[in-house]
Amino acid sequence: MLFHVRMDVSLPHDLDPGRRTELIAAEKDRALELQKLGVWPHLWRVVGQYSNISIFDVPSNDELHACLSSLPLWEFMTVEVTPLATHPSDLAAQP
Ligand SMILES: O=C(O)CC1=CCC(=O)O1
Repeated sequence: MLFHVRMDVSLPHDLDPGRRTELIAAEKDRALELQKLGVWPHLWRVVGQYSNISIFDVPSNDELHACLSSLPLWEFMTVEVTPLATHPSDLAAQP
């Protein structure tokens, strides 16, 4: 199942700079791990915002939730999920 996911990150202004650096490094490690597993095939920065647009490819809603909530920045994110279905006019979906 494919999901379009938007993550808006909001780190507290008074967050310890060392903790901030650790969190961002841990987030990158986890993101790379999920990409290598094939469940996070697209990750794009939203220009001018501390946000990303991602595509996740996972077997279920529960699996998506497990991926998202495993992210170190999870508690600092607002996440919007849109489940995707095949469009009948998609060239790739033509018989
Ligand atoms: O910077 C972001 O958009 C949050 C994030 C998701 C994966 C990652 O490495 O950073």
